[in-house]
Amino acid sequence: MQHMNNIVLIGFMGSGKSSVGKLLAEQTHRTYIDLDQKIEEDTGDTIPNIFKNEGEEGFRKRETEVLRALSSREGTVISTGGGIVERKENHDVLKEHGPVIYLHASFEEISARLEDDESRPLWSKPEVERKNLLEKRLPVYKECADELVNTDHKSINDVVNEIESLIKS
Ligand SMILES: Nc1ncnc2c1ncn2[C@@H]1O[C@H](COP(=O)(O)OP(=O)(O)OP(=O)(O)O)[C@@H](O)[C@H]1O
Ligand SMILES: O=C(O)C1=C[C@@H](O)[C@@H](O)[C@H](O)C1
Ligand SMILES: [Mg+2]
Repeated sequence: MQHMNNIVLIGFMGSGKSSVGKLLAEQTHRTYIDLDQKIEEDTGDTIPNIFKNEGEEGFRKRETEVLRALSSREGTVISTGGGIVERKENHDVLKEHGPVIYLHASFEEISARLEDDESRPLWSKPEVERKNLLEKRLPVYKECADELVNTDHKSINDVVNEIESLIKS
């Protein structure tokens, strides 16, 4: 059964899942959970180091475990990592946690937001690989989502308000 008082945010790196999630949780009196943050807390290490030491596969395994472990949580906003849709087995788990909102952003907008970012191993790849990754994931985000919110040219506050309207309707 879907937990309707959770809200799950998915989307590419830099789409705003963490920034929007934090504010949305505050404004709607929910508990904020960030899967990337949870993985870093559990391992006591940074995401770039986890990628270095365990490879992307090791990180994905941890990500799935952390996602599954949330199954009893209620009244939360769950901000996922950008690659949560990479494993098909996560798709049903996402939907079980609550309504899934896909935060969309264009490659240009993401590039502006993540200029000089070094905390995301997959964003450090050459531009063509980053573009291909976004193109590859786009249909998968859409497939996994109940709602899509385009965040281009919108402030974090605008996006939060749009999600609030969607969950009320
Ligand atoms: N709507 C927005 N307008 C302007 N800047 C934004 C917006 N959303 C996010 N940002 C900025 O983009 C950067 C990345 O945002 P954030 O960390 O929330 O992305 P994310 O989706 O959680 O990424 P990841 O998948 O890597 O966790 C931050 O500096 C944030 O302030
Ligand atoms: O898009 C991705 O694959 C990632 C996004 C981040 O949130 C982190 O989960 C990590 O850097 C991988
Ligand atoms: Mg984040």
